[in-house]
Amino acid sequence: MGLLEEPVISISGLWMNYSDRMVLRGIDLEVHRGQIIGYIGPNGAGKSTTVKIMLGLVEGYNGTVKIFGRDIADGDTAYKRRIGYVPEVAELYDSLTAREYLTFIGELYGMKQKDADEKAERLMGLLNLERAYDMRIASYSKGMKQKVLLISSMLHDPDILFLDEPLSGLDANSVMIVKEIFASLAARGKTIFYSSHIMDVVEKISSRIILIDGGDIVADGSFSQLKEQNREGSLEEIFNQLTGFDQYRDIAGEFVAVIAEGAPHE
Ligand SMILES: Nc1ncnc2c1ncn2[C@@H]1O[C@H](COP(=O)(O)OP(=O)(O)OP(=O)(O)O)[C@@H](O)[C@H]1O
Repeated sequence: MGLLEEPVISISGLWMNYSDRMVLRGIDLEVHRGQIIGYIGPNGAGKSTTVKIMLGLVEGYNGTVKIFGRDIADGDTAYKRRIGYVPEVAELYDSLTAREYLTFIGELYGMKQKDADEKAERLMGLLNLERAYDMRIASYSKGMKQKVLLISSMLHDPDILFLDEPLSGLDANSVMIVKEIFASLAARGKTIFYSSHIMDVVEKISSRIILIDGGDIVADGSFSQLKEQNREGSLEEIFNQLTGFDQYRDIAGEFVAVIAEGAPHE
């Protein structure tokens, strides 16, 4: 879909280092409307760093990042109104109720208070949280908080959604709803760019999977393309193969041996 259109995200020659540690080594990437991108890689590979650069939260990078065709370094932050973000660890304002929090977020995105409130209440109801709307977020379970975050990222109908572990803490029913929401949003031309370590989810919901390792992209394609190229069965196996990891049994064996060493009951 829309490959002839200008990409909504265009990254070229992106390098980033923190003091002496080089995290990204020349990432080149174009993302189009309607794509659901699973951005995966080992812990510390630089996934959050890439996303935070696109959100304008991390500076000091080399290379060019364009969102909706404009270089984000040109100082115009208007693009931020057209994106939504679910961070991995969120600063939710625990002392607020969901009504107060979501209405506040809606207003930050330029919505009228009444519109944000009505929309948020309906979305909360659809995720089975109608009775929690006026409760303090501090009393919410992990999954309930995650739903509030998801709603806060979509309330203003953004064109690009960035999410870090979007299904974290959700029960199986909610996972099915959110997967379907992503598919419907993508069908409406929205772009979803998310990171996750849950490979069977990534395998199922992404139209395109991008694997980074060692600061660079080592695989990029649909799940069936990656499977063809790597002759491996599951995305988990492809991930392990492409990141050169085959020692899980040895490591687990040693780990358990260390636990058993000098245990108090021996
Ligand atoms: N603010 C920072 N200052 C210094 N180093 C940082 C900072 N943020 C990230 N890093 C380092 O950059 C590297 C990439 O981190 P990043 O959070 O982007 O990885 P990730 O791929 O999102 O990892 P995970 O899968 O564990 O969430 C790590 O080595 C991390 O220690």
